Amino acid sequence: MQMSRLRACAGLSTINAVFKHEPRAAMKLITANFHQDTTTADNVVATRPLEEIPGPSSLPLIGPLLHFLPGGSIGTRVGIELSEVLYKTYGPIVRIDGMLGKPTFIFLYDADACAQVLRGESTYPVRPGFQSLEYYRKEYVKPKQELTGLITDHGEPWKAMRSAVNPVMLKPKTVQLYAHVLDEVAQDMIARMKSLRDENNKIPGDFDVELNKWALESIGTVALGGRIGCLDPNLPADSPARELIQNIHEIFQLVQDLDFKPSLWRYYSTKNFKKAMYLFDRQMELSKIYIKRAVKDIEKAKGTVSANEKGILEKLLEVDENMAVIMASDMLFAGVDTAANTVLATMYLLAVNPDKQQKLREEVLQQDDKQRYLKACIKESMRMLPVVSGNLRRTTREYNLMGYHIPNNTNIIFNHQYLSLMEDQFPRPAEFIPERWLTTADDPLHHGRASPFANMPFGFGARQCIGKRIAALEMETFVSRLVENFEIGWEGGDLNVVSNSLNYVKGPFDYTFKDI
Ligand code: HEM
Repeated sequence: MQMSRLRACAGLSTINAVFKHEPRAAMKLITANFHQDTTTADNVVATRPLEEIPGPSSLPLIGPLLHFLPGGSIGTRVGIELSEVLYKTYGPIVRIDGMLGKPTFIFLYDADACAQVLRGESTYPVRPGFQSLEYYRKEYVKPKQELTGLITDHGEPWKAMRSAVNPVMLKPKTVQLYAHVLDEVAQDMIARMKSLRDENNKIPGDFDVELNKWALESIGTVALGGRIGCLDPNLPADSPARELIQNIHEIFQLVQDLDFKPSLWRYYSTKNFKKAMYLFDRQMELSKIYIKRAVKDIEKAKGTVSANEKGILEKLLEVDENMAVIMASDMLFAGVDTAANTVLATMYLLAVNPDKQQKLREEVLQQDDKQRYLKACIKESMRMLPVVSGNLRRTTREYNLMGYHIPNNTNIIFNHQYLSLMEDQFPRPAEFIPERWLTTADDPLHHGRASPFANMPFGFGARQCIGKRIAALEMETFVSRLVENFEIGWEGGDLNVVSNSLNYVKGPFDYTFKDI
């Protein structure tokens, strides 16, 4: 997505007026009437069937495929561009029938309807996705595992693991133990950036890969209990660290193709599928090498560390060693691209809003522990350019949603990036205004005027991101070191964001980093 696209979306508050099928007023009425009846399917009064939800037309066998071919009504659009065309054409609830082995999806653009589904979830919310990893963990690995991890498990096994790791990973005091080492990583990254800079204060080459190294080094200290060495310029070519970095990079590339594009691996073992299985295997083995090393260090330090000083890996190992290894793998899987791309977007928004950058720098230099403006800048960046554009659930019961009957086991997408760019949720949505997260309720910009279901960068409820506190600490630490050391500039056009499973910031990386 280019930034101009973001600006275009922001002007979309009037779009509803041009719905072909349901003008906005009519939709609001329908929404209001049907929201009263939210609890159980027994309450469901006469609703229209799911098949009547507006959406691209379908043909037998191929479903709506023709719309998604180049030149079709949707074409190859993904991410926010796909959200936009669906919303503009069909309105706040859209159905895309299943095709090529993919199930039917319902897209929601109405914050109240998102709230209705998410608030109505059972104690076992289901978030489908990452099927190749799920296949690896559930079918490929022998002997079969009972626990496969938070990303891939559902129902009772997911609940058991989540209940065990919640008190460890979401406890602010435990997360805070990493403040020092994450700051070390941030400072090493600043030194690396200085060494990579050219005479024009630019960092040539794949700056996204550099940010991935920072993110992997950061999450690695938490997941694997120690520094990996990603930022070390003299890392030996045959070191496990180098292989781990390469492995995770390749996994992300492959997962995009296998899980988010039409792929035949579900029918036979394609070349990419075989490669992914090999990479998943290696990631497990490499994680185990690091975890073994950490276990030795923990053994050595036994008796010298109080319960309050025990880190996340140590606490998870006390619960169950297998679980600690799986959780480490999930952290590496979910914690690298997410944090790296959020920081890339934040740097861009600070660069093109130098007054906000200066305000942030003043707060950082004052060493204000509350870091309110810093937190607000990151929140605002995640509102405008979130790395995850929408979230997903498979319903665990029936709903009556906006006048339509949604059966159990239906896949629903909550388009929170699009919702967060709507004028009636966040006024002046295309402007980077961190202050909106800090003002009082009487301010027209106050974030509290938006539905909490419009902007959910870390998801919702029992299944929300388990790494959100760790990610926040990593990003706050690094962004504050960035503005302390550099005046961040931008010499290019709009930021180039490409949607795959995530929103990826792609080159050209026209940042400049002048010493302060
Ligand atoms: C900016 C950084 C990040 C963002 C925006 C982000 C966003 C998300 C979102 C939207 C979900 C889905 C939540 C839901 O279904 O309601 C999620 C799940 C998850 N995230 Fe993150 N994440 C980030 C960083 C991290 C990090 C650093 C870790 C590693 C500790 C992590 C680990 C996970 C895991 C394991 C899940 C699955 C949780 C479950 O299903 O129980 N994430 N994340």
